[in-house]
Amino acid sequence: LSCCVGLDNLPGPVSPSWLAGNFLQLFNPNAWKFHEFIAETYGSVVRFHGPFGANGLYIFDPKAMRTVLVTNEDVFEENDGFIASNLLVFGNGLLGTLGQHHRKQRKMLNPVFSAAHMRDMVPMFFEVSHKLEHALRIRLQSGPQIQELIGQAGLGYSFDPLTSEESAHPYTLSSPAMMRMQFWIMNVLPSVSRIGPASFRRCMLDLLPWKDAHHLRDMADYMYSVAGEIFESKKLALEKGDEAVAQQIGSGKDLISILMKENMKASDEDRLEDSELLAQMSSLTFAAMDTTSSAMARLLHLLSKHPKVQKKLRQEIIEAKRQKDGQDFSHDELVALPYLDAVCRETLRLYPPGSFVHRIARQDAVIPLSKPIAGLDGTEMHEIDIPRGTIILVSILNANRNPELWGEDANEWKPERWLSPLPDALVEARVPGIYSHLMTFIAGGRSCIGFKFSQLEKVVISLLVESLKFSPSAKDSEIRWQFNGVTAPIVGKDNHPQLPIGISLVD
Ligand code: HEM
Repeated sequence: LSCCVGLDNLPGPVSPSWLAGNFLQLFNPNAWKFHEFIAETYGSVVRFHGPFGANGLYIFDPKAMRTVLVTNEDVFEENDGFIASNLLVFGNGLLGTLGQHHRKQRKMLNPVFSAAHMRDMVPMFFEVSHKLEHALRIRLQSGPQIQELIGQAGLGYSFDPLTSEESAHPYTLSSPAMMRMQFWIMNVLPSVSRIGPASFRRCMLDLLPWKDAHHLRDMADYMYSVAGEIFESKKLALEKGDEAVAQQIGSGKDLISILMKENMKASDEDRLEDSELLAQMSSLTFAAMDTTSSAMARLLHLLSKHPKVQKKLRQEIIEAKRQKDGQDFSHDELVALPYLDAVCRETLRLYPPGSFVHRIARQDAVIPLSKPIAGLDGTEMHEIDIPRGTIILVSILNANRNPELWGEDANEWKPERWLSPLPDALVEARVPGIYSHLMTFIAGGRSCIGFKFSQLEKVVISLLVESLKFSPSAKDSEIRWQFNGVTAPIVGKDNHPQLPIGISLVD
């Protein structure tokens, strides 16, 4: 009984319906205002209502986040491992292995993302980015359609379509359909995924007239088939030897080739099955693609609206490049550019691509708080008792925008804040995030493995800003950033991500 009293005594929004609780308010493409409302009205530890009368706890208190994501992470598990694991339900199953054998897979994956490998990848990033910049230059000479290109480049499957007329592939994590699926993914699919064999579930799914689920199924199928093709070609190249690997895209320095090589060297006990490697490819694509695209698109959009920041950034890049006689930067030179770093950090702070993560309490638990809060009955609460089954939402968005830690200007985009010491309150709060006091890549054993990889966006940004100027397009007022699983820009009523931006050549 005492467990439930703690949660019930917490302030929070009323439930509009028993069936959905606050879920439809929390998860919809325009949920920004509701999340802002929660933080402003109730603070950093809030009770909300889940579907079917379930209990929900909404947090961005640093100590509470640390308990859930780091110190007691085994108690507060993801529903079924990484979100992709829920795709198990759809029968091709492979995406789920990260969830099922998480520790073993992380052990194998961690070295793949080492600083040394990230360094090695920089020339490949430059090669692709030069292609992009070149394609943009060519298209700039042929009229206004250029404004659509960044959207495709930033949000598409690969930069290569820029050189042809092919458009971005249609399946994305950042779609409103995926947002709607959150409801089912969190509450219903984990149980459904245990019914019968995968082939049976697949058959049932095909028969169900359910558009969103079919969208998700098609996305899983598409990724599975692409991953399969790449996997087979890499396997063949590895079997043939070094020369064949060198001929591959990325010359064997890409994540998957590294993973496959590491795996060959691993002990029997640690080695992953082929099916698990294939699963990693889908999981990595799934986790990396829309997040990084969203971050880069947001950054370019912000630069188009802040010409002074853009100019200062360009000056920094041009000056540093001059000192290198125009040669591409090395990894270390690139990450040492202070203003570029400040612009990237500030964008990832104020506009994290993912606004939240969710967990489920596997058992009754106690969550300590950084500072006491007033319960509904007036008592001072230093910790919250929560019952097993409580859904926990960690608000990345509100953690990164907390004015008590970041100061009164927390809601403003100010890259300059990173050039002076950060507020004492922030440093003392010990926000558990793995990167720069931010929750953008979360914390603990399930924190983003690709966060250093995502920093390589600097390669693309530095090249583009050096030679192209960005300005708001005529359609700028129609751009809306959807909340979604991963934030994405749309124009008007078209839900397909796109971001029109004006581009011209630097004088
Ligand atoms: C700006 C870009 C990125 C952001 C903001 C981001 C953010 C996140 C977040 C918040 C999570 C935790 C998800 C959860 O627990 O529900 C996560 C997990 C993950 N991310 Fe990223 N990510 C980014 C880029 C990448 C890249 C580039 C890769 C790979 C190349 C990647 C691979 C992963 C993987 C594999 C996981 C699951 C980790 C696990 O469960 O052990 N991410 N990411």
